[in-house]
Amino acid sequence: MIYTITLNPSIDYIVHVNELNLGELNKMDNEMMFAGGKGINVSRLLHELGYETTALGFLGGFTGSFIAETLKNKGIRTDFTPIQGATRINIKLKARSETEINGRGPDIMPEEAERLLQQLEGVTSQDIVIVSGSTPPSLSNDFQIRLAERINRSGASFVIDTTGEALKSVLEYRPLLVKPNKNELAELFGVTLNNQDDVIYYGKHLLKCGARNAIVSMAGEGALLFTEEGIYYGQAPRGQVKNSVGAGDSMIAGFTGKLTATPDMTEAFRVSLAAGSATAFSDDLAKAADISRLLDKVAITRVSTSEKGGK
Ligand SMILES: Nc1ncnc2c1ncn2[C@@H]1O[C@H](COP(=O)(O)OP(=O)(O)OP(=O)(O)O)[C@@H](O)[C@H]1O
Ligand SMILES: O=P(O)(O)OC[C@@]1(O)O[C@H](CO)[C@@H](O)[C@@H]1O
Repeated sequence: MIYTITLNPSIDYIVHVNELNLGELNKMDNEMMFAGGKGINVSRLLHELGYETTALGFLGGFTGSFIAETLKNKGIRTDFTPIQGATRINIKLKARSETEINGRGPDIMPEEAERLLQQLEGVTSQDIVIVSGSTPPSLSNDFQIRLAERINRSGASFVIDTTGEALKSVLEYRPLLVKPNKNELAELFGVTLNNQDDVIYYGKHLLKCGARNAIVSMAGEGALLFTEEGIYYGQAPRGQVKNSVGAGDSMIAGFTGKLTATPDMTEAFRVSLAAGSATAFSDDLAKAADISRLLDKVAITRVSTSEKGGK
């Protein structure tokens, strides 16, 4: 079973306006609402690809009910932790460029946080647990560490997709995969990444700090995979971007799902890139058929030693 944990789910409210005029009345051309939050997106895509998944996380209020109902209608297994607060709504504004306004998230009571940790009791060494997204501000800073400890104790593999200090603090727990995008990698180490050599240098650093594998995604420029055995560059297929929200989550789902079927990291990386791009080219998350169509358009090359960055 692949469990996902979304500590801060969201309804993603996608709004299209032809021309955005700040400070004036703007009329929407169309709007869509999706059950979102990074781990939930991962579960949605895993389910689409036919993998067994259960979505966990905090849900509350009418917004939480919308998410629970939507996932139920799609046949996705869930085991959410109910909370008193209301799940946030994140606005994704599509005009000439994409603007995101994400909520901070509801308050989580200490007993609600404990309940979520208890829900991990049934996780076994056969499972993978993916912890994705931001942490609501009311949760103590060490919550991600407590999660990592709990998952490691169960013997399950864990994958984490978060940012900043929360990410830094769990690297020593040897995650199977971390997937910062290029900006998040720069922020993590407090540096500016000027070229691919810089990305490679700091990507390698993720492994030195404890990650077993890392993918650094670079939107339309593709991604780099760092494994103990080598570094690979994957070129993203070209296409018309409709909504890149969830592209990174699709990568994680594609990679992790494929790894349950093959030990070949580069094959998992290929699916990961195809899934990310197929989502970027869709209004919602990608469909399995779109991902399959893109698979042979993903070019993967091994990065030779001389290109591995030498800071
Ligand atoms: N413009 C694009 N063209 C082709 N593929 C894209 C494009 N944008 C994203 N992708 C695909 O999606 C992957 C992840 O994109 P990105 O680096 O934007 O992740 P992210 O910042 O984690 O995304 P998000 O937070 O929106 O889920 C890329 O590696 C690529 O495969
Ligand atoms: O605030 P976080 O948790 O970092 O990101 C939340 C979010 O932007 O991430 C997903 C896309 O990756 C969206 O479904 C959601 O709105």
